[in-house]
Amino acid sequence: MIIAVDGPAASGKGTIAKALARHYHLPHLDTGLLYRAVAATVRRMELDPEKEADAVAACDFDELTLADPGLRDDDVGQLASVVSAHPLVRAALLQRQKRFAHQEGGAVLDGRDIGTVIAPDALAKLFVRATPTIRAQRRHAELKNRGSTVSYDQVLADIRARDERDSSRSAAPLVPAADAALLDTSFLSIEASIAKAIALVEARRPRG
Ligand SMILES: Nc1ncnc2c1ncn2[C@@H]1O[C@H](COP(=O)(O)OP(=O)(O)OP(=O)(O)O)[C@@H](O)[C@H]1O
Ligand SMILES: Nc1ccn([C@@H]2O[C@H](COP(=O)(O)O)[C@@H](O)[C@H]2O)c(=O)n1
Repeated sequence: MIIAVDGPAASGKGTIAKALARHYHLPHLDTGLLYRAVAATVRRMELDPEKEADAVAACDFDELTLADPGLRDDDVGQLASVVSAHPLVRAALLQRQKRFAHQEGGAVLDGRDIGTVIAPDALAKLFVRATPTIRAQRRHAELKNRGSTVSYDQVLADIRARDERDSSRSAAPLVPAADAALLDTSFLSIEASIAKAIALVEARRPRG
């Protein structure tokens, strides 16, 4: 069974995807981390994120980069949304994600284009949403816990900028797949969001 979980930054899709993976005993891939690794590599190599050829060169990143906790930083997320808009960057990361999704037994993937591009054949597709202010509150609290001094206003501005860039790009923009189930987590606890996500997946599973 393939489960696709898409949605904007800090909507809670990663939390839900991990919980679904645990519940159904499936492997999980956070595809945002791949774009974050490209972004971090662009920065480390002092390349220009706006230049497609520079960003493509960084797609051949060292696998150890994926384990770097610094990838979660807000500025890396912003840079990831710049490099991810290049069609050739998306093409460079496509097969790796498709292979993961279509491995024997299935998988759970979260990102922006899982239900539309990576696994349009997924059995269950969830599009996770929450208001920008609630997402900013959650992300701000998370960053503060990790010792960051970034302000709430900065986090909200970054989330709005990332939403705009991710939704308006021509290559694989952030849009719900036509057959995705919408899950708004704005006023749901983490536990309630996960319970709702499991119910939505169950509704897509063949009976018997
Ligand atoms: N329903 C919820 N209620 C309160 N906090 C939540 C909820 N869902 C997730 N969170 C918290 O919000 C933050 C963002 O969640 P998460 O990392 O799952 O979002 P995401 O959509 O995967 O983000 P990103 O796109 O940046 O990877 C985390 O600190 C998480 O613990
Ligand atoms: N399938 C995906 C996943 C991510 N992106 C881009 O990467 C940025 C960081 O992603 P997070 O999920 O870690 O927040 C995101 O803003 C997107 O620009 C993508 O394009 N496709």
